[in-house]
Amino acid sequence: MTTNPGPAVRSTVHGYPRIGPDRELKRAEESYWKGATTAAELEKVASDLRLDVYARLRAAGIDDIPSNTFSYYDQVLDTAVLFGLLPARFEDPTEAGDADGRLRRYFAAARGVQGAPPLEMTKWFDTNYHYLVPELSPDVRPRPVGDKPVVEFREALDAGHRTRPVLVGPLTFLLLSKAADDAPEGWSPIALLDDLVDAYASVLADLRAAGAEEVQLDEPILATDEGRAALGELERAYTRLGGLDDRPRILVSTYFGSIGADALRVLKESPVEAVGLDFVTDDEGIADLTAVSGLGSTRLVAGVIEGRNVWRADIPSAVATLGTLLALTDELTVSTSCSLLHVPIDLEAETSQAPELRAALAFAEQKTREVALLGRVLSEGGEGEYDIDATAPGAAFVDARVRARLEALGPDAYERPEDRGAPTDLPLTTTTIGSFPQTGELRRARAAHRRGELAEEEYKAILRSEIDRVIALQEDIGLDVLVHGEPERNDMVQYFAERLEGYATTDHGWVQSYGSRCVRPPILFGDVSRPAPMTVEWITYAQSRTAKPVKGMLTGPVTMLAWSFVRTDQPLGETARQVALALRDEVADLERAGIRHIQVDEAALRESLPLREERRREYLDWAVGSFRLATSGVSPSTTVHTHMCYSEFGLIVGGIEALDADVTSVEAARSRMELVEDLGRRGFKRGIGPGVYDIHSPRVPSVEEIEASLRLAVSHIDAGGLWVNPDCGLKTRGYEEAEQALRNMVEAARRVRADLG
Ligand code: MET
Ligand SMILES: [Zn+2]
Repeated sequence: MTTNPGPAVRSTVHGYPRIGPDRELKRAEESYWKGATTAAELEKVASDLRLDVYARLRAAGIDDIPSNTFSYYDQVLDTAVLFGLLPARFEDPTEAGDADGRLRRYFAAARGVQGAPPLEMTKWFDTNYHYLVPELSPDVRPRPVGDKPVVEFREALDAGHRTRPVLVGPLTFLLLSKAADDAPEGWSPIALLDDLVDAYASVLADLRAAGAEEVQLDEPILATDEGRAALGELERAYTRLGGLDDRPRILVSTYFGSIGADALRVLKESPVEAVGLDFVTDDEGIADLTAVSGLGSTRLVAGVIEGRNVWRADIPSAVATLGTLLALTDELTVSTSCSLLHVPIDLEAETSQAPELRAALAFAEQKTREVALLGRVLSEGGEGEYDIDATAPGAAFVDARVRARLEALGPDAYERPEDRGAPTDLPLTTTTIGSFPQTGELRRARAAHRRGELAEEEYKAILRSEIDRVIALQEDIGLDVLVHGEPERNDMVQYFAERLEGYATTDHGWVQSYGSRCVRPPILFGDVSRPAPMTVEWITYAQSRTAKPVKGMLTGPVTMLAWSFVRTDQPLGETARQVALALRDEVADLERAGIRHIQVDEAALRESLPLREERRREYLDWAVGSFRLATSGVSPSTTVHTHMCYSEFGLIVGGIEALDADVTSVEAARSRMELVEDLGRRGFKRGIGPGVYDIHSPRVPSVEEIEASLRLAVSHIDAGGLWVNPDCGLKTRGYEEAEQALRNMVEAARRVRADLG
């Protein structure tokens, strides 16, 4: 096989979904975790999926195919493993060094095992994908111990594809890592850069020896302020890697926004052969290129097809952009704006969308065809085979009534009175975040109901008995503020999307969220309104079963947008206000039905924060405004809760305070309560519930462990405003572990309360 001299303009993608068209990887992994299948069986499924992706890309007409975009869990974890950077707590001396032993250790780092909590998990930039945060310290020595990129390269080569292996770049890897607990104060992982770059050099040599002609090093960190500021490190890393004799060509790929002229100049002047830029997320890419007088002989990989939203491309406008770019570089490759990891695989699998909507959509498969088409159009001219008139929906989905209502709102629609009394008279009030475990029986009932095989009344009876059980369990455990458990919801966004006008859902549009967990983000395509109450029936039923307060449970506007594919024909803030208005009606109905605690989850507030500071104010303005529009209609005595599943509060603490919720529950367990110290220092004035244990892990925390977290919390935060809760909903857990963990949590709260006198 030799490299095709090929057309002047080539086509590629940064990456492709790895879970399989039917979530094959999820099923194979979960069965392996249960012990039902062997490592070899799991590896076979993975290998088939990889080969299927190469074949799909080839069939779509993509010239340059990436590899090593597959992962059993996460590409950052893969990179840590590749360079021998897993913490020692995952080392099991009894474990064999064979495939099974290696996989077990890998999954232990991802998911935790008794005695060894997993790596922290956090959002990958501003997406809904989660990566595992490597823990590094000055005494670790990055060395090339793994062979995954080489093995996957060879596997592809054997199948006839000379691929471009993709690795997380050294700068991004280190800036996304954190200092281990035992690292000296003030030390940061970037100090390992030179050693790590040496380890990359050795992997590049191995890839070259295996026959790789080009590698892709992903440096999305350059789209953030932190990455943009690391110019010296960028220069050092790529001067060193580019200067190696024994290496494939290097493509440094950036995405999730422009990188600025300074970083671009460093890359242009470094000895790397190609640079990937995103021309979709913002419109600064061309100005950056112009500022450095073009890339000259450095190949430009131009991300002009949106990689993380589902709208069909505007082909004529992409052609125009590429035309401009042709003048700014000698060699051009057309690509997606980022990996296609963030979109569903194939629109063809969908059957239920209205034709006008469907005509506006493109999933991964369709996007690869758009990229290939652009490559052909630029190389050969003509765009005949493509319906170039199809673009994102616009005027057809306008609802004048919604617009008029929003227009008529005054400033008082966003305000609650400052003085509204304490939500409860208890210190350390115990509660949960909303969802309870979802049994197989419940999932089957929901699926049968969805297929029309289970009658409405029977289905409702099942939900009511589930609520009975969850309420009884919470009373038995001794929790203070109860929840109905969300048995009617498959997903906290999808449930509402299905009940709101302006939203469509998909049947197979799965996207990886973390590990084997996938979600089906709905599609927000038009003006949003609420035809009927969405949750009142279930919350009031739950409240009728107990004398304790039950929290109503809604998903907030920012999260409704963040976990959906959202229209791009109007500002996000406008779309968020429409969602907020619909939620405000729901909040009013809940309150009217006697519900005294209402939680509006804004799990995505932090992850939606623009990567660059200069764009954050505008975002926080509409994010805060829409939350307040949704919640400020209630009486002063109703307690408004919100929940966020992350703990890097620093950047948005002002925003969170501005939401003006009475109680905010946040994740803290996995980041070891760093947050409480932070909040203590700031003097957060309303209620706060720092999660006391990690629900992402099957591990049951002991009473002592939770007690220690709570004692730490009360040493920083006034106990009256402190709430006790897990760090997120329980729906991904089983009853056995959830129940035990909650019992331990309530016992820990009792012990600490007793000492408060
Ligand atoms: N109320 C939701 C739940 O408990 C909040 C989840 S945040 C991802 O599942
Ligand atoms: Zn959460």
